[in-house]
Amino acid sequence: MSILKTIQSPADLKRLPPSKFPALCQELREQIIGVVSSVGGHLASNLGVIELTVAMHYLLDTPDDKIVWDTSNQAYAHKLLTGRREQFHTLRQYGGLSGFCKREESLYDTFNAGHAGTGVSAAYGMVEAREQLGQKHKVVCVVGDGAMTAGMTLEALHHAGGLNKDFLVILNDNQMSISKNVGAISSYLNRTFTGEFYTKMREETGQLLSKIPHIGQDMQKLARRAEELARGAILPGLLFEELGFRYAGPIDGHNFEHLLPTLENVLRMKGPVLLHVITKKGLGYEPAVQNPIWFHACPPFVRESGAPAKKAARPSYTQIAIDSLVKLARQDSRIVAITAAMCEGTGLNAFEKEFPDRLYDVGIAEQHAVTFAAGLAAQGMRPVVAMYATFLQRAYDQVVHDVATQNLPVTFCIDRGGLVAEDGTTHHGAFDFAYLRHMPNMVVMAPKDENELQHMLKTSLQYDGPASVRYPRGVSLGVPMDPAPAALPIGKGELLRDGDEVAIVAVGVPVWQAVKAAERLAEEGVSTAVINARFVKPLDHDLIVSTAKRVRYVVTVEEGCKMGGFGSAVLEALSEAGVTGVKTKVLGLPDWYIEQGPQDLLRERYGLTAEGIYGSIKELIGSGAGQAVKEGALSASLTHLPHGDEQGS
Ligand SMILES: Cc1ncc(C[n+]2csc(CCOP(=O)(O)OP(=O)(O)O)c2C)c(N)n1
Ligand SMILES: CC(=O)[C@@H](O)[C@H](O)COP(=O)(O)O
Ligand SMILES: [Mg+2]
Repeated sequence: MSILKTIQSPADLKRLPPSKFPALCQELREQIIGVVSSVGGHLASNLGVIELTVAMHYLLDTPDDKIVWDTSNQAYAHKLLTGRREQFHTLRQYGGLSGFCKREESLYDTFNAGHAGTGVSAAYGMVEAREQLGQKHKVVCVVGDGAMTAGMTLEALHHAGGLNKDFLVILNDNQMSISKNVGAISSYLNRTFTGEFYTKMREETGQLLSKIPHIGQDMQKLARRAEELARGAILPGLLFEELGFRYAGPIDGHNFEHLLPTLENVLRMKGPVLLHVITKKGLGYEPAVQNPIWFHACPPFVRESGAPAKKAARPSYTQIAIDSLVKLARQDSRIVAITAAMCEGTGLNAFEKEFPDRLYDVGIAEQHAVTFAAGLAAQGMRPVVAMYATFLQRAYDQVVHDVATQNLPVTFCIDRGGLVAEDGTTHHGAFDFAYLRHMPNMVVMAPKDENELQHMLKTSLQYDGPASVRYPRGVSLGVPMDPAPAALPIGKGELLRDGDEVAIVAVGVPVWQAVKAAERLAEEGVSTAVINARFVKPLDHDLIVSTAKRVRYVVTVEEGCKMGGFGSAVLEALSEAGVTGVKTKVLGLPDWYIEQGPQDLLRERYGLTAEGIYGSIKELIGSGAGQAVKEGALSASLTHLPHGDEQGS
């Protein structure tokens, strides 16, 4: 008899005797492994917090009590215990459950996330709201050891620790970010007692002492200091205690005999408390224990072996970008690379392999990453910041204030530009063209294919100022590659085909879709030009304006938000040049947050496929314009999408 099936909400969990929890956890693991093996997802982090999730929902009164999951990629067991078991198979699918917490999805999801390091701030906002509103519930934030090093988390601890309100932060320490956690705080956390005697003694003494309010806490702190002196070591708790948090732990996050009494105890404590829980990523699925990095955010896999269900047909854009970077770095020792805890995702592990001393993983610290790069550039280095478009949002001011205003030669390799698929709203790279193109000095490029990508990297590294190259998630097109990267003329687009009725001005991955749409239109007698803009900034005014003057319709295409993006830039150029008498249309992402779903499906939905572009142009010119435009299905070649759903990850 399944225990999980009897749990419709945490109220059912509370009726279970704790002796059944290990069996329940086993079922939760089975369910999570089964679904993630078929749809992909954040397996390793989720398998590591199952016991903690059960213990929290058992002891708290959710949804009145609030649990905030930092990043929230580890909330699958939480979803399964809070009434979403039957929809769980739809995880990360179009129209299905989100892979992250979503307030729209459940009352138990108290705060939306996807980016790391927001949890403690949000939860502390809830603490203060509770105080302002005279409410009584508990607020608990679960934050990983990786996210603990994010600037926002430290800012939030600094704030909360000074105000002494009841607040529990649970540090879920699995010693891993996506890769091995890095930096001084991570080393500090790892300096725990290793001797069993001391560990046990500290836990038991700590639990006993902490039952005595106030006096107990001070004695506990004193006892810790005495221990520290005796052993010449620094305890992980002291950092938090100095910040105003009472520290408990570290405890074994997979052992209910530790978890339940300690959690119960810390939930009774007054003021800000930090409970340090040690867990193991991937626990319960050996391939994930062995390779937690691959299983952090994995595509579908074969359950028995843990091997990927599908092999990528071609290298990803990410791989091509970093291969090109490696080639360029061989010729220029000033080139160094920076990642904010995304060494694998950005492909920089390949760079690290060849240049271990020229790779900086700064942890989840995008803002620092960018200003750090600016510092390097100010002293004559050629830093490359490789970052997902969505995460660079966090460092907007650093790009403006520290890089662009000083015109420093920092290259931004902006990965995951455009639609990213299953991670959805929080992760689509929708805004980067818009948030970069208005910065004076900034060069903004997006290649139409992987060959152009290598040339853009070279262009960027040769340019004596800030420049970005933006490319999508997923496999490349398989176009022939030139033997070596070569710099492109800055601000020059290319006319891929000429025409005198319609001009499609596209940038990035939709360019080849635009060409296919144009071919179809031309077959039907609508003479259609296609410009590959290459540069969102500086825009090739001459080419765009002169072409626009020859046609009746100008259509722009980009995989980014329409508002303030590339299309807006083209319209500004036409306006500045006084071009009148052309009808225009901007194709791109609308003014709402884009949902999760396969890239192809989303591209179709937002009209960014060849068929979508063709359809929009037909609509624009109307049935009367271009005599030979006919209704009808598109040819097979038109519907073939160069971007399959194969992911290079
Ligand atoms: C601002 C930001 N940068 C990078 C990421 C990518 N990312 C997602 S989870 C993760 C690691 C988080 O590590 P940790 O907080 O320890 O959680 P764990 O997965 O180990 O439970 C990273 C770097 C992100 N989501 N947000
Ligand atoms: C939660 C998070 O931010 C990352 O784990 C992200 O989901 C990884 O995305 P990719 O699979 O595109 O590397
Ligand atoms: Mg971790």
